[in-house]
Amino acid sequence: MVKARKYVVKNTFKGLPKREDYEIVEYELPALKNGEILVKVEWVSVDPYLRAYNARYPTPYDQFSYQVGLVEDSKDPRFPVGTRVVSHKGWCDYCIIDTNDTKSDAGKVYKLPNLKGLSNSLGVGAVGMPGATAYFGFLEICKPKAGETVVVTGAAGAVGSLVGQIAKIKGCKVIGFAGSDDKVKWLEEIGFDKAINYKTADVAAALKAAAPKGVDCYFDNVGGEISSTIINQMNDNGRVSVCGAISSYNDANLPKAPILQPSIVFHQLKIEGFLVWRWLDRQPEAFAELIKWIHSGQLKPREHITEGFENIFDAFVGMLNGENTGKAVVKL
Ligand SMILES: NC(=O)C1=CN([C@@H]2O[C@H](COP(=O)(O)OP(=O)(O)OC[C@H]3O[C@@H](n4cnc5c(N)ncnc54)[C@H](OP(=O)(O)O)[C@@H]3O)[C@@H](O)[C@H]2O)C=CC1
Ligand SMILES: CCCCCC(=O)/C=C/[C@@H]1[C@@H](C/C=C\CCCC(=O)O)[C@@H](O)C[C@H]1O
Repeated sequence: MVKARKYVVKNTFKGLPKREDYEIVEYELPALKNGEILVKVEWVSVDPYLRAYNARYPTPYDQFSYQVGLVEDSKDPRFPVGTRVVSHKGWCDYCIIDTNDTKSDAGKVYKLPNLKGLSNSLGVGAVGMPGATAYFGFLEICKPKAGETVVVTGAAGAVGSLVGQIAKIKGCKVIGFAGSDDKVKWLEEIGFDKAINYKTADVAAALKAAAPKGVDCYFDNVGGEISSTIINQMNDNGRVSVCGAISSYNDANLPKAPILQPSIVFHQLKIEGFLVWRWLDRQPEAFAELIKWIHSGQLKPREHITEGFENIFDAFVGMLNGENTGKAVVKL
């Protein structure tokens, strides 16, 4: 018998999640049935959607999330012992996965792509869901052209830092907004043409100075007032990819932001939201391209690593508070 631990969400969050909203439950895993695998979890992801989706689920529920793990026992010949897998089984140290389970909207368990020597943690980051989000959410919706000006918010995070670097690969001018001077410094080191600390800058004036000819593409990770300010500086036929709205995930009531309709109409903007699941069947294409770019040095994924099962909650809240530069992951 294998003893396992998992985080159970006990309460619907109010504001920033609190430790007492979670309980760590220890239990014994049952024997494997046909079509199941036993996985020792090695990397767990903490992501903004864990906060954004909380109100949709009746409590208690097991904290879902992406994870990378090693198959230690198997009753499915497609996943032999020693295989590394990516699943949405969440914050736990051991789990049993039904390999045919299609209940989760987040997709079925799959084999970790061949990362050709890169860290397996990238399976929940640059070569996982956030990587696919940056790749498809930017390229398919913004359809950037070389020479265009691209703005990214949440620019030093998992998705945003990849979007900015992909935009540079495509020959664009890239401006990123992030929440600290250290993040700004890093973004300029990895090739952003300009990075701006949105907590200390006059956002409208700083953007006007950085993009005097206006903005062609905006990848929106944060929503709220800063997004309205950016959209109000867009050029004719500009494209906005709405990825998320982390500035409001802890708010019970949505904050007000300046009106956008005049810019949308006069500049004939296209504004489109997406969920990365739209391109689930094309994930291998994104992963192959992202791995190639990382190996060639054109894409530099950064990770903010927390160690220890007991520290997953702190890593989650830390990410919501902006402590991460790059992808926030936990090593078990
Ligand atoms: N549509 C989709 O399919 C997907 C959407 N997403 C969305 O993408 C966005 C980025 O996710 P991800 O890259 O994983 O997370 P990040 O790695 O970017 O981490 C979250 C970051 O958000 C920033 N942040 C926190 N509060 C605020 C605020 N009030 N205003 C502005 N920024 C804030 C912090 O950076 P800082 O220091 O700069 O404030 C923090 O580091 C989220 O909105 C997420 O929900 C992610 C995956 C899929
Ligand atoms: C305004 C809120 C926007 C949230 C955007 C966001 O971050 C979306 C992320 C999803 C995420 C959803 C994952 C799981 C939901 C639970 C499914 C289940 O098993 O019941 C990710 O998997 C894909 C992104 O589109």
